Amino acid sequence: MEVLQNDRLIRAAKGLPVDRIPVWVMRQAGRILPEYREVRAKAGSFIGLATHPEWAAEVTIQPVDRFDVDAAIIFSDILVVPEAMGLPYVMEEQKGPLFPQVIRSQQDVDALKTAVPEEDLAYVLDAIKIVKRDLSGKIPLIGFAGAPFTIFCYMVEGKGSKTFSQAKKMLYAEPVLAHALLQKITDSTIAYLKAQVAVGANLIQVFDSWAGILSPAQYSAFSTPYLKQICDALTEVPVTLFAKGAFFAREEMAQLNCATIGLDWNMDIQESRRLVGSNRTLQGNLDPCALYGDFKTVEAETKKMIDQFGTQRYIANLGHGVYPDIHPDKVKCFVDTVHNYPV
Ligand SMILES: Cc1c2[nH]c(c1CCC(=O)O)Cc1[nH]c(c(CCC(=O)O)c1C)Cc1[nH]c(c(CCC(=O)O)c1C)Cc1[nH]c(c(C)c1CCC(=O)O)C2
Repeated sequence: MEVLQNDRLIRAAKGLPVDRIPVWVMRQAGRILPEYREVRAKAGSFIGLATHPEWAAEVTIQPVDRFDVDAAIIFSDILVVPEAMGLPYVMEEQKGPLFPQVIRSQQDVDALKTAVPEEDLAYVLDAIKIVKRDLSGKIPLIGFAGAPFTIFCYMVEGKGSKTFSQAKKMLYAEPVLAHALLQKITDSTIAYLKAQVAVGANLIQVFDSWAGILSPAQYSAFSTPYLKQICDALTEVPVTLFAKGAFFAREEMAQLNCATIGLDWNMDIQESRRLVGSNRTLQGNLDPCALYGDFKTVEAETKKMIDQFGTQRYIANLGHGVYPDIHPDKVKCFVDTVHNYPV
């Protein structure tokens, strides 16, 4: 068993007492950091960076050095899984991801393979190995993947969307096909997450970024069963489920084998605690826009948030990824305020 010098994140996830609140920031590695933009320029493109293990490892560790966060998160993207299944993506400057081909029929699903992470995603696993070596047990490393429903959204829609109406159309028009695709994504995701754990990921976060476009009944039918398979398969490390916008599913998610439930800033903290119960850790949930405020505001908003969460069974974070134009010193102020909160 690996011994971590700072294991507060893992302790909080497991419900063990902590002497300081653990904190990390979704999208902490990325465009907010000038040192990231330098490596990104060298790599030429996001995909060039993400597929180059030495560089991916370097940008993973940058926010650890700068912010003193309690965890690193491996620098990659949720869309590497569809690519490993045979559906490649491109990242368009200023616009985001695009899949030149999309999934619309049973033949399309049949043509996909179940990802073999040791082959198809070796570059991520290699980056994890380098990060683990360089962190040398200082803090834990978070591995991640997209939730099957969120990956399904991109594979069917082909690009980002406000409504994902093409993807949702399949849920109504061809539910059997939708389930076939969701199962194939789930099988690939479980293999991928297990491979991340095998090379040293200490905790896994599953991002269901588009959960909020579903009705509660659709969420129970098309997302929860696949999240359940993932939680049941990952027995070695704590799992965090972050389902953006799925306020209606908090109680249902707390029934799964996860350690932590991530909240976005629309979710009331005390109501969430009531719905989730005392046996799960909560993570979140400062509005990313709060970091546009001045330092006093960031500090005040962060303290107000912790006043409601309490200091135990809690991992501080934003309610979604940090916006690229936030000044890094504001992120540092957020992290320091969490660390200075009396426990
Ligand atoms: C939906 C989603 C994606 N990717 C991800 C999600 C789930 C989290 C969420 O809800 O935000 C997850 C993700 N993507 C990235 C990380 C890195 C690790 C970290 O959090 O620090 C993580 C955890 C890097 C990235 N992923 C992307 C970038 C920017 C690309 C660049 O540097 O040019 C980074 C650093 C690109 C990306 N990737 C994706 C989109 C929609 C975009 C374009 C929009 C954007 O630029 O933020 C898909």
